[in-house]
Amino acid sequence: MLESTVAAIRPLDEAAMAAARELQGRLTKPAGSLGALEPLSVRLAGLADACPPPLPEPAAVAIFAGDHGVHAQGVTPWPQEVTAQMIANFLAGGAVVNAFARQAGASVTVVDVGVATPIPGAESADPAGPRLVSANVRAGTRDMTVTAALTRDEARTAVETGIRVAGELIDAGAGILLTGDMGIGNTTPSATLIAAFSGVDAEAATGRGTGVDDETYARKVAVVRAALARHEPDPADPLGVLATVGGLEHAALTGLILGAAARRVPVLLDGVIAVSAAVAAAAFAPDAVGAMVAGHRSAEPGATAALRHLGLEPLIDLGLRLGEGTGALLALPVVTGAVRVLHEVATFDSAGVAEK
Ligand SMILES: Cc1cc2ncn([C@H]3O[C@H](COP(=O)(O)O)[C@@H](O)[C@H]3O)c2cc1C
Ligand SMILES: O=C(O)c1cccnc1
Repeated sequence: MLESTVAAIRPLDEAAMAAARELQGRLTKPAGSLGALEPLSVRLAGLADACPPPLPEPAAVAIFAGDHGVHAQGVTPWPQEVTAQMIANFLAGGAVVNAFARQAGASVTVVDVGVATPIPGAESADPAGPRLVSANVRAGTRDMTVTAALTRDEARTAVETGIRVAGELIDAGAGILLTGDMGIGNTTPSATLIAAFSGVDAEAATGRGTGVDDETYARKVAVVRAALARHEPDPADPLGVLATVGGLEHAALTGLILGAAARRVPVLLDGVIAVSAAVAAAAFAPDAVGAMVAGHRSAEPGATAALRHLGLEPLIDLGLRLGEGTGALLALPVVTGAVRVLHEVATFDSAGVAEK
């Protein structure tokens, strides 16, 4: 499934992009006045092979959750159980991602790809609310400073889970997928993946996550450095990189992105966990970048390094460092607005407005 998905990913359609550029030039506004929305609309036309492209509706957030063996190295102040407890919170509708999803009119699907502790009250979730998909590959990764986080088979299973979830959401009608994550400790593998794929130094890729102190930050950088030194991940072997220094949610997010790209549906990226999966997806299929929209610039420095590596500019920059899909949800109206312009704005000709 991974190989056929990668093989299905094609470049953006030049004719649709040319049509969108030409249409942008005829709309009743000075050329270029919508800034970054104009090239975004052109790219989405290229992805849809159509001008105008469909409105990116309805929106579906997929939150992939997993735990991390590297938690044992003291890279985060939070107990591992918070991953499972926050899933219960997502299912009850009480997290920030739920508030933003309600505001944006997006559905929320939570996918357990590797949570290590029981999810409290998972069985009593509201059937009309956020959905839980149980696809647990193993109870958290192994500690990457000691051994490979995952076997290649486990990493593949998680990637293919992400591909499957993308397909199910698109089959159910989603016009855009949004990435979400939950996994205490997951900014550490995110930094390691970004360093491995982009070549930036461990320190440049590593941030303070949930707000670690100076001592924990220094330990975190050392952990990233140690994992890179132990495994020497080869960016030409993306499955190997995900297996040795990644996480189950990172692998599944990589699959979600590849699955969306193969179906030519845009995928709106959240923060540092999402963009670390995006660099992995680009290593599998460089043309997958055409389907990616960078929702926001996370405060994590690794996110900026990853976006530079991908050649993507984020839509908003609010200093967020939460994850869950929150930054992607806040950016969603910008994406919809970029496409809506191509559908609804009059041309100089049709509106009888004089050109310069
Ligand atoms: C209550 C709470 C809610 C969260 N929602 C997202 N994260 C975010 O923080 C975690 C990553 O940060 P680190 O690598 O420093 O542990 C992830 O679970 C991420 O989604 C949360 C973290 C906490 C504590
Ligand atoms: O950028 C993110 O998504 C992020 C940053 C810090 C902690 N959790 C998530």
